[in-house]
Amino acid sequence: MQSQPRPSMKEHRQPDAPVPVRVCVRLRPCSKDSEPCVRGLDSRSLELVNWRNAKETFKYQFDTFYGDTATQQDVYCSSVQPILHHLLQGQNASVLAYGPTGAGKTHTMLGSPQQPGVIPRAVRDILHMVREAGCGPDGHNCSYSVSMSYLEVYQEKVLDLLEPSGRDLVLRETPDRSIMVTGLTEQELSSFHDFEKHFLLASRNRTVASTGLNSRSSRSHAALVLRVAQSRPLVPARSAKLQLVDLAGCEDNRLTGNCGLRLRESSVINTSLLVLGKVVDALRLGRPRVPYRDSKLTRLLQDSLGGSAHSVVIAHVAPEQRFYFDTLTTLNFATRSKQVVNKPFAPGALPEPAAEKTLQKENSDKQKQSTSKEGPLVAEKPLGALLPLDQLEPSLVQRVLRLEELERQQGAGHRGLPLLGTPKAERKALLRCLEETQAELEMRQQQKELEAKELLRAASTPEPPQAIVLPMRQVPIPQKRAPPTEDEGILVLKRRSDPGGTENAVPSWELTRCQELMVRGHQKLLELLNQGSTRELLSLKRIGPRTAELIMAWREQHGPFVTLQDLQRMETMTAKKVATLIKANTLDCIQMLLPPGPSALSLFS
Ligand SMILES: Nc1ncnc2c1ncn2[C@@H]1O[C@H](COP(=O)(O)OP(=O)(O)OP(=O)(O)O)[C@@H](O)[C@H]1O
Repeated sequence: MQSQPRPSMKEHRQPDAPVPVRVCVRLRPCSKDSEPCVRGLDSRSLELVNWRNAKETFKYQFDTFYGDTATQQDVYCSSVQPILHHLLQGQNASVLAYGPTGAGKTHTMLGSPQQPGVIPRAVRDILHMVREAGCGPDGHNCSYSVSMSYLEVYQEKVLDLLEPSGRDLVLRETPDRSIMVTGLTEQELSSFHDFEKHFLLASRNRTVASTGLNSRSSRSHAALVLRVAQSRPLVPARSAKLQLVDLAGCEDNRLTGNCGLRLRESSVINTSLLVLGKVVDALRLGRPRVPYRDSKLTRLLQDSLGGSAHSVVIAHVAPEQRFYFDTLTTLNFATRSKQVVNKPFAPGALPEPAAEKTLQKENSDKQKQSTSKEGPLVAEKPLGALLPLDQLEPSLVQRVLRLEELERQQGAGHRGLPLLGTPKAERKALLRCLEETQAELEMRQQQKELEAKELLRAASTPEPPQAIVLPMRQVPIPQKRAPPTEDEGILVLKRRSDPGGTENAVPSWELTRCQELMVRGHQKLLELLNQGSTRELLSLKRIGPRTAELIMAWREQHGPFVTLQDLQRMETMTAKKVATLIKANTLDCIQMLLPPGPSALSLFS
């Protein structure tokens, strides 16, 4: 492995001062058969073509932008190496590789023997720093030790990769609010050779598989944890950890072609990344509740985002047009992450080890030389033909048009740059729309699965006739019994009145409409929307955490909704959405009004 220059990037901050998460973006080289839709502008900015207007681009700026010619060393030296010295001061640090599948996360984190990535470089540097610091000339008699753990979060289970047992390990918060994994194996490292030995074996245990977009796609989020423990006479021992996280990539399964287990893995991955986005939003908007506990991944990353670590997010983008939507989502996630602020602290300050200073200076000189030799990190490349809608993948066009429609309904459709060129409020609304579209797609998928299960169950277990209340669209309407004027109402199965019937006669049944029930169902729904707690709102269909929050805020500001249609007055609620919400919940609300069990029958018989 090449020797690593160490740039003088150490932040001049007060100890324990808040530190924003550092966000970098890395662009993977474009495959030969495709035109890029994104390009770098300088060492901090890039632009992405605007799907609505071929003459415009969206511009983004980050702490660093690495173009497709940037080397592994560039990425490591300017983004990761500068945070390592905090470990010797007892503070935590984290590096998160984020991005869609196939965009180069594993390449950055792990690399190859020819192009080693962040992980081997960081291990080598830490071992070196620790060795130098232990016998430094500063007079402090301080000894350090380094250990490693390696885990993956697969299908919402935290699994030990060093000693795999298949057991789901428990995540716990320590009194200093750090997250620890109980029962996770730790291996002491005294040399780089030790690391290679353990890591290579453990890497074989990580779940990877071939998908339509990556022949070695990570099916789990993997975290290498390096713990630096220090002990000095008469001072309590303390330790700090470096988390190096290779996140699994979000996947568009229309592109991956996943099915079966791969599809299930993918859905769990996408859900955990959705929660990650929500955590970032909650932190940057200063919300009182941050949903760390909604997924194992976010619980594990609690230190790294909004916690006590010095964190770096390296967002990865793939330049090909078929990844356009993923690129847009990734860049928006990266933009939001820039607003997250961490509060690193160490129990008591340690003087800075002299060795670390020496290393910094040494590497700063080397870096200057290397930068001047290698030139800028961004390659000048022409953008490919911009994206006329008819050349985009149909599902993408659909999503894009839907977004445009939502935007138009909010009165922002005439503006050129929906995300960056618009005022903050509109931008927020658009991001919300994007998110809700994604959430809605997920919900639709879940609903389909539930419906399929329910059909299967119904087919296999014939049930005695009971009172059945079904939403109108699910029941074929017998023409004779449903007069055309009564096109609103709930269909109920009702025992036919039989005045002369005997006790043993088989009862006959008929389907009739009941408008009164529908009205009562709507009233119940309105009551829940006006008086329900967040939990009750979330129990309604088509209401996710964001909508529940909006409803609560609306009630507080404007008072109760007078009719269900008033929901349309909320931002992001369209007439269609409201209609779907009402349709999805009416039946449940009616059922809430009925006495439980077979006694419900008496209402109709
Ligand atoms: N900067 C780069 N330079 C050269 N090759 C790259 C670069 N980034 C990625 N690649 C190549 O692209 C392919 C996909 O990269 P990689 O496996 O790292 O993606 P990933 O984001 O980790 O995907 P997944 O989420 O599916 O695991 C690999 O063959 C990798 O070597």
